[in-house]
Amino acid sequence: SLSPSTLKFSNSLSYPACKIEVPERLTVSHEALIKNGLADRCVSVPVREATDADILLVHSEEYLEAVKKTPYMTLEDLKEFTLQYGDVYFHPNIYHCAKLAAGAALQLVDSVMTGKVRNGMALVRPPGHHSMSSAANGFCVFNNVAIAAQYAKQKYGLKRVLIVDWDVHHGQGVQYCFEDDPSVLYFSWHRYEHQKFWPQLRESDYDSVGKEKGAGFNINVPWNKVGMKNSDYLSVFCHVLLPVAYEFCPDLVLVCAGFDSAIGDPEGEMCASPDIFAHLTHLLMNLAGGKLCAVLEGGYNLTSLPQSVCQTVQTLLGDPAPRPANLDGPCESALESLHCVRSAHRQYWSCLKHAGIAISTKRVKLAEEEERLEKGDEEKSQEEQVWPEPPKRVTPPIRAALVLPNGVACPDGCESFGASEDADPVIVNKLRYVAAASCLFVLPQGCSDASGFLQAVLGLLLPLGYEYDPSLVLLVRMPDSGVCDSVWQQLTGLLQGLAQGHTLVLMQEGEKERVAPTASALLGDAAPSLGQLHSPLPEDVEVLERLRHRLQGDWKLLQTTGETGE
Ligand SMILES: CC(O)(O)NCCCCN
Ligand SMILES: [Zn+2]
Repeated sequence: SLSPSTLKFSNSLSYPACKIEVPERLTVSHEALIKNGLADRCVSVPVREATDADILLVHSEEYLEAVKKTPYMTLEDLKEFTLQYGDVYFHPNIYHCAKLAAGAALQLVDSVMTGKVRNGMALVRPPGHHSMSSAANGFCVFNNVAIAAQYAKQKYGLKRVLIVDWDVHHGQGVQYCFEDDPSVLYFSWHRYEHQKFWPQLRESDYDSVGKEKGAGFNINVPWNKVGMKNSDYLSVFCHVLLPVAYEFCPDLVLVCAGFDSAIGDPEGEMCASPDIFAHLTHLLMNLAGGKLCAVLEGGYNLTSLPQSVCQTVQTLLGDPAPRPANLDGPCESALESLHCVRSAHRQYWSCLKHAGIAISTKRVKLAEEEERLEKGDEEKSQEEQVWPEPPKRVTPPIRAALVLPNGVACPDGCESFGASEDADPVIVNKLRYVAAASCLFVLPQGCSDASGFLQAVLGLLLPLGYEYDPSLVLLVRMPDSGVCDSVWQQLTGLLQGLAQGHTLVLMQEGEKERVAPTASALLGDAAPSLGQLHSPLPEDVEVLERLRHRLQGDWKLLQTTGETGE
């Protein structure tokens, strides 16, 4: 894009320019990727302009024709043109930039769908998720991710695409585009404050679930307070997004990767630390066989934005996530939203069908009470936020070490150590040491089939594990566990988000055909998809819900509703 110095507008008229959606967003992010040694571990995908056909997958002809004229408009015409839309700034070069942003997203989709890369991120400006069929909005001109979803379905015949929008604003443009489309599941959380926050839309609330055939395929999680933290984000992933995403079983995951949901952002005013994006990314990487395309949306703090981008890219590269920072359980307001969303969607998703219904009046009083209390620290949150630099994440030289009995082949990519003494004493010692500092998770009984098992993993084991924050995950596989390979690999993959990926798997003799699938999960290969999941067995749900109610007093991340309980 043109920098101000080359912009020769007649200075008689001051042309309004956006203060926060600035070029530096991309330069500081790219520089951080280089500085952290991440850029040279990535392949850079060439950019292209989106064609008219690409853009018309989402936008109307009249809108495209109108935008096409902007490079030739006078300053006055540009101002006039801009006034018809909300919160968007047109510049003679923005049409070109908007085609590159959309084109970059499509190039990324091609690279992932053709297997050239496993996953990737498109660092683009202008963003896209607010733009609508015939309107620009919220700094967005073309809806990059919506175009990418339509493009992927059309070109690769995909049946189901998941769009995860972790930007702090509601991507209403994406919602409108796929509202009645069951092949695209749109999930968005966003600052809402009971419709007081921009874009102040009634349809951004949790009861907008989609329309007609698309009912259930639009999930809105409104944040009715600022200051949301890592716990709030993780509990929504564990108790809403992930169970539904696994049931939906997408062929491709697109992320509207806005980082204005991170601490320090002037728009979001949230308190989640940049390393939370390592966990959000990790938790999505076992869907769709690992095919994940993240496309930049918002993110306006030039310190937390690059940190969040690096956390995301480093996880896409397969590096272990950092230990989750101070998870103290979701706040009351987040629990309220969580409960409302799960109730609104219980009729559409079998993983939620047991979700409670009535919200007791007591809790509403509680919320008012909390409102009064929090008035104080809301003022505080206006002050300059400070947060620690995300911890350095080492890239392990050996990703997976296997101690195998003689005669069992070691899958390639792993380091193998015979049970005999010839193993490198340092490594074996390390393994022995690591096995000492362990915590043992034994899955609750009664998880006989994949959907019940996954319900246990996503709704119980993961939140518990995150809150417990172990230094090691010890996975013990019993020969008669009845757990099939793909579920085993999903479990092994997901749990590597804990303990900086320090995972020790113990298997019994005679399980040697389990070595290869286990090794591939430990090496970070995406687990095979489980297929669309049917309803979990009632007895499984019964066991799991009883367990949750017993444990949630001590383990806050297990809560799916406020004090009153479901
Ligand atoms: C991409 C985005 O969601 O960050 N745009 C935010 C626009 C805010 C206008 N007040
Ligand atoms: Zn945003």
